[in-house]
Amino acid sequence: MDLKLYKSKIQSSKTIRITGSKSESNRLLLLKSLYSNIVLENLSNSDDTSLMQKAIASNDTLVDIHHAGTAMRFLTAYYATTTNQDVVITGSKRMQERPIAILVGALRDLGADVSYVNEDGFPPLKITPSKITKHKVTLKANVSSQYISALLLIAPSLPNGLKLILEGEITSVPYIKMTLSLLEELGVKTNFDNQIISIKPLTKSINIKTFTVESDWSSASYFYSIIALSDIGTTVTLKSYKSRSLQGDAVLANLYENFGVETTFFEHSIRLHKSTTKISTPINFNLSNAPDIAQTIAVTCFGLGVECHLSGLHTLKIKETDRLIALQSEIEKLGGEVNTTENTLHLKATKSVNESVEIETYNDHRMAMAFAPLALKTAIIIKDAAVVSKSYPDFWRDLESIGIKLREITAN
Ligand SMILES: O=C(O)C1=C[C@@H](OP(=O)(O)O)[C@@H](O)[C@H](O)C1
Ligand SMILES: C=C(OP(=O)(O)O)C(=O)O
Repeated sequence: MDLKLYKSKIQSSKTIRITGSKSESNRLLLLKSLYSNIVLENLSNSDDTSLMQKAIASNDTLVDIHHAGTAMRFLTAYYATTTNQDVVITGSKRMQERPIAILVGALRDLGADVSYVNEDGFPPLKITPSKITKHKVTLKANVSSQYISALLLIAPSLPNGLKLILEGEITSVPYIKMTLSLLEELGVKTNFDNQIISIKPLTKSINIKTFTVESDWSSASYFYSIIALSDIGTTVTLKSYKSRSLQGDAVLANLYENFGVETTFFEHSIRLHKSTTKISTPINFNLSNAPDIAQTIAVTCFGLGVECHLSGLHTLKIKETDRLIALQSEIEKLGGEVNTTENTLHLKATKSVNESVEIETYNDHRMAMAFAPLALKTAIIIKDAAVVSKSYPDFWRDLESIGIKLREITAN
């Protein structure tokens, strides 16, 4: 399904309830399976969370997690400690190109039996029942924090807990801290000091505990972009958010001040308000702690016609697609000028946006959602728009509800 978005204006003062964070949801689903006394509220309705839920509930020996990176990494560690039969875990064609050797190496070092079904270093993986006997392992921390979170999630269920020695610059740190905070809330003793994380085993069973998942901040980013591209005075309210978030992407509230978007926190919601058109350029952000909002920010800058330099983007090359290449080719179709390296993106200031350009989304939900706000500037076509269901199935409905006009285009 392709969607044409027409040039639109936002109807001010609308409220949107965004689904729960997929990162929090997928961690909590794994923990709930290990410690049953957990009650979950406001779980994400994303494909990635449904896939996680389905995998954990089933006894199947072949598990397909499609495009869900967190499910791939977290379930690999989970099966390595819990399965009593051989399990093969696989994913989409792209998932089979996303590296997993660092996690597999760490699990093997700890005593797990994990092997590659096809190509070394990549899914699918076969996990054979075994006992994890060791409690100390060294792994590289500069490729994906998901490997670290995967190990941390199983750590309290290991007889002696776990000590992780992290090598290299640690990437996507807030996601590691999110995992540690959720463990702490369960009563697990954790310590993260410099390059070492220690987790004590959780011996006693836990008392019943309710977790209310905060709504997804990465999903909120598209509304930040919409307000940034809107007229002064435009507002939108998003639920259910809190000022003390576990999600690193909550940094949006600070970053978008640079684009004239003011955030007001209420008890369970945030109000975004376009307060000024003054922007101090060029924009220069290091996003190694918030990689999932890089596409949103690049497109906001393009729509505003401001120069930007984004760094810390090395993980973008191994996500749902190579996001640096995808951003460059789609922004250039729209008339922008982009230069990329292995970990940076530089966008020149551009005055206008080409009309009715077809945006390829490359099986990447964030490509579709990041480019949609350009409908405030000009008509735009989003190819394979259903791709958004990976993290935010209701995205198009919510966009329409605030005044973006859109129509499905059928192939000739
Ligand atoms: O742990 C998580 O929930 C995530 C960690 C990040 O991945 P990397 O650590 O691979 O950057 C992020 O991009 C992903 O969307 C979700
Ligand atoms: C990178 C992402 O997800 P994952 O790595 O979990 O597939 C994302 O949601 O932007």
